Amino acid sequence: MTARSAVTTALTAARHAAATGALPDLDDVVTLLSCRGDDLVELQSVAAGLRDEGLVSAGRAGRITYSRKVFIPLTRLCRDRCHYCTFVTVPGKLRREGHGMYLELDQVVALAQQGAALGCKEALFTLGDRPEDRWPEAGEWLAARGYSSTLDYVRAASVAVLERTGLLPHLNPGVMSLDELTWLRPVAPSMGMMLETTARRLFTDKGQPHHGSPDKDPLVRLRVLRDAGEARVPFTTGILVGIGENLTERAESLLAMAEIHRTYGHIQEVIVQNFRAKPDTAMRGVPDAEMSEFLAAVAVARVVMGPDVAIQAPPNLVSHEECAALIASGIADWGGVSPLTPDHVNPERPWPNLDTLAELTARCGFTLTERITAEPPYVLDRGTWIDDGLAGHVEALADPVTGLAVDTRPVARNLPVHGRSCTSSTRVTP
Ligand SMILES: O=c1nc2n(C[C@H](O)[C@H](O)[C@H](O)CO)c3cc(O)ccc3cc-2c(=O)[nH]1
Ligand SMILES: C[C@H]1O[C@@H](n2cnc3c(N)ncnc32)[C@H](O)[C@@H]1O
Ligand code: MET
Ligand code: SF4
Repeated sequence: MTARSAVTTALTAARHAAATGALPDLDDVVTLLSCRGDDLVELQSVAAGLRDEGLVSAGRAGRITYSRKVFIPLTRLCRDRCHYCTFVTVPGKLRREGHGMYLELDQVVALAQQGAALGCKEALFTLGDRPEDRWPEAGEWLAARGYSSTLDYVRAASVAVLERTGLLPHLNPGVMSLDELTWLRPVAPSMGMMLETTARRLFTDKGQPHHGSPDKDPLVRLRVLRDAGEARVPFTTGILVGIGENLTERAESLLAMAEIHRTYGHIQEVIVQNFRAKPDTAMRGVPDAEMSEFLAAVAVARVVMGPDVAIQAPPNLVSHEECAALIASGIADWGGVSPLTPDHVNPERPWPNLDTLAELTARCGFTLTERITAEPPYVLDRGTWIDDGLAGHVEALADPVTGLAVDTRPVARNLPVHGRSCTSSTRVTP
């Protein structure tokens, strides 16, 4: 049981953070993460107030956003083996099911075209990390088509989607180097990678969920967050709540993202995602994060990140009632929602229908509003944040005043020649 005085001090620190932008210290953040009952209600009201203030100053008071997207699981092979993941698979299984090691370019374009017809504006590329390092079949598949690496193929697939459909790629391929981020920037207005957690023991210790997953070393992932800032890429990151991290580690993770964002200003969204146990995984017996603990994490993310960063929680991982509680805890965004494709990371959790989502958002006093893959501030300051070669694609889908999505269907559009291919100076062969 947290001492009353500690809670009072921490809530004062939260209000102080909300009023001045000062980061609360680690102890206070830990205490805030443990708030329950009336204390949690008070914390939520600080967080929601901060969100509302941010929306007012951004000129979109009362709007909660989402991105209408198609999910493109370019490959489900991966060199990592996270204990909570059902997305990952192996070559033999793909073969038995009649699937290739990767989606073919034509399959990618077909998905994006179907999405475009439904008004989707984002093509979310989520895939396993560098499968060619572990699976010869992956390297052979790429080589047979002239690609040197998975990221090389990601780039080609992004170009195909941009040029043949007009959808905007959001790249979520796992760990990337500074060179790779720089090389991919001309083909995607935004990218992302969950920090997951800064708890290194979950990576170093046998039996822990990130053991055997080199791309989940927090030191590597923190480096990626900084490199994305150096490369001026609007970047989505976040934490996975309930994978075995303790409250101190959760607090450290939130403070680490806030500190990096203070240096570079590139963190467009912080996803607070609740771990969901899946039947076929090593973590099948681990209980899902408890709701009040999850809500406290959402509210603290808001307090720590401040009024301007979109705090995002997916609407398909909780019930409709719990969605209302997420709004009360300070979220500003539901993330990507698809009228076409499932959430391949959480395939057992269907998306709410967009009308239902609009209705439950409205019941909380907010208007569900479509955005594009890059968050409005980055769209509006695109000279700084988005490659010039993407200006035509972005301007076709975003409102010049608000930076939000316009009500239209994407149309195919060529990239300038320099963006399509890669010059020898920017080409990297990982
Ligand atoms: O459907 C999903 N979308 C996920 N997204 C997509 C996200 O909802 C949107 O693509 C972004 O908000 C951009 O619009 C992620 C994006 C990232 O950059 C990093 C992690 C995720 C995680 C998920 C996920 O688990 N499921
Ligand atoms: C794409 C992102 O999805 C998240 N992710 C992966 N597996 C699960 C799960 N079982 N429950 C919730 N989120 C998960 C990770 O945070 C990953 O980075
Ligand atoms: C399906 S997981 C999402 C992308 C990447 N493999 C990561 O874990 O960061
Ligand atoms: S979560 Fe990402 S890195 Fe981990 S096994 Fe799944 S696909 Fe690979």
